[in-house]
Amino acid sequence: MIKADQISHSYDGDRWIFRDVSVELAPGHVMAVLGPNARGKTTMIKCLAGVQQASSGSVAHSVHVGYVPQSHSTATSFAVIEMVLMGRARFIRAYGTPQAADRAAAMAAIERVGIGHLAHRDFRGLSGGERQMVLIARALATECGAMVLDEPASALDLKNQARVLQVLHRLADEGMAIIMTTHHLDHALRIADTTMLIVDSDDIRVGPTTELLTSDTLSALYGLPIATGYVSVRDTDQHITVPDFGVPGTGCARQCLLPVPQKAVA
Ligand SMILES: Nc1ncnc2c1ncn2[C@@H]1O[C@H](COP(=O)(O)OP(=O)(O)OP(=O)(O)O)[C@@H](O)[C@H]1O
Repeated sequence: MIKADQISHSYDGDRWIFRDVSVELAPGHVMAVLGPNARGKTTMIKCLAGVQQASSGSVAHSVHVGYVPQSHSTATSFAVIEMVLMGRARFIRAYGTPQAADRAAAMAAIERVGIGHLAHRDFRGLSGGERQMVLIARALATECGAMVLDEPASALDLKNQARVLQVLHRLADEGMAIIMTTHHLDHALRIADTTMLIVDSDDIRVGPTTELLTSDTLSALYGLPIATGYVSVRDTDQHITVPDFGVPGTGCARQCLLPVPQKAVA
């Protein structure tokens, strides 16, 4: 659905953000793009989404790709339905107005992410989690077959992180290819079968998430000890990462900061 062939990018012709990256994403697959701040995650996904042209190499799409930017604020007052209708722009001719079919498609996208009750609310009055759902609905209204999202669950509380991950998981189940950047290693472990790790411009690693996110790799990449292991949540083994922030913690946390056993299932 998305195929990048030997893409490289530099903003100033001098310093490479990444070089010679080839990657392919099939229907129903989710790829997380990880790396420390300013390593080029946003640049990478913009190039993969076709929002930005890479300096060299090529990106091909076999479906329309919806792009969901990192955060969105609007000074003007827009109802949710109007925000989502913006996703229909590619179906509306210049100087045209949305038709009944566009409104129906926008409403269907809104329902698909479970925010039908918000359709006529002012976007500016929504919570962070609700806004994120609106932006995903706007991308869906473009009738995309693949979606690229920049930190879709940043600045959200745990419940809203879960909502976003569940919606993305469901879309992938329905056959959508998804690429998302995140700083949450555990989100990658929950949802992404593939991960792209941006170590530096000449070291971009792509592989199965559980194989790539090892303690050694993550500790070296982020520059602090990070243990990986399993815990049991609701009788399911969940692969987790635990960074050692270098502070003693409180109470029993001192012991919990020891490396997580390889398999600590209750
Ligand atoms: N339009 C631009 N012009 C020049 N430099 C840019 C531009 N956009 C990004 N950069 C630079 O490219 C590098 C990578 O930025 P990018 O936003 O892709 O990183 P990131 O990994 O997404 O960062 P973060 O995790 O902080 O969001 C940074 O050094 C940034 O300053």
